[in-house]
Amino acid sequence: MNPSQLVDIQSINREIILDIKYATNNNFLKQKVYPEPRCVLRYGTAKKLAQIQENLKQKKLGLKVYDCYRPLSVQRQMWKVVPDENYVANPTQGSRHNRGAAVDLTLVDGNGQELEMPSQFDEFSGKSRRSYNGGTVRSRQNRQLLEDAMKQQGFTGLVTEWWHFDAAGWEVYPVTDVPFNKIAQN
Ligand SMILES: C[C@@H](N)C(=O)N[C@H](C)C(=O)O
Ligand SMILES: [Zn+2]
Repeated sequence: MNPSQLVDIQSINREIILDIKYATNNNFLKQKVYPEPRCVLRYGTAKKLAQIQENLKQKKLGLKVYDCYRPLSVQRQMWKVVPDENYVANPTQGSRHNRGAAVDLTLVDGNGQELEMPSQFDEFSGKSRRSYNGGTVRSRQNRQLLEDAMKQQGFTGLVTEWWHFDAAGWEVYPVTDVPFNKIAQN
């Protein structure tokens, strides 16, 4: 398959847990901005994520994704609510999520329970910084574990958000505004 094809992660790996916050009202926009809870990524990015899930399984851990591909029109909605490039990419340049090459995620244990992290997802505060030295030792260890697992497959984290990772080569994929219902599920 062409690495730039947009694919549903469930067609690649069914064990990655989905908790797509923007398909619910429980997010910083306080409204559902995705029609359905799907994790769509470029095929090249999806394959790397599936490999990370496989690697983590050996440690009785796994991935839970909060967000993957995000249409540019949703990025514009986000920017209206939080016009702060520390936390939301400016839609004039587009987010790496708009390219299908970024993912927001956390770690889960063997029962699918989230591991403790230094902040909540989309908590736009200093606690979300990758360098935040507060919180419990365990939460910082878990954050490091996630970063190490992602780095092994070439993902790079954002300094302001422990949950956000960009795939290597994200810049080759175009900023995209295709709605989810135009992307095949399998
Ligand atoms: C909104 C947040 N989850 C996020 O993904 N922020 C980065 C900076 C983005 O918009 O690309
Ligand atoms: Zn993100």
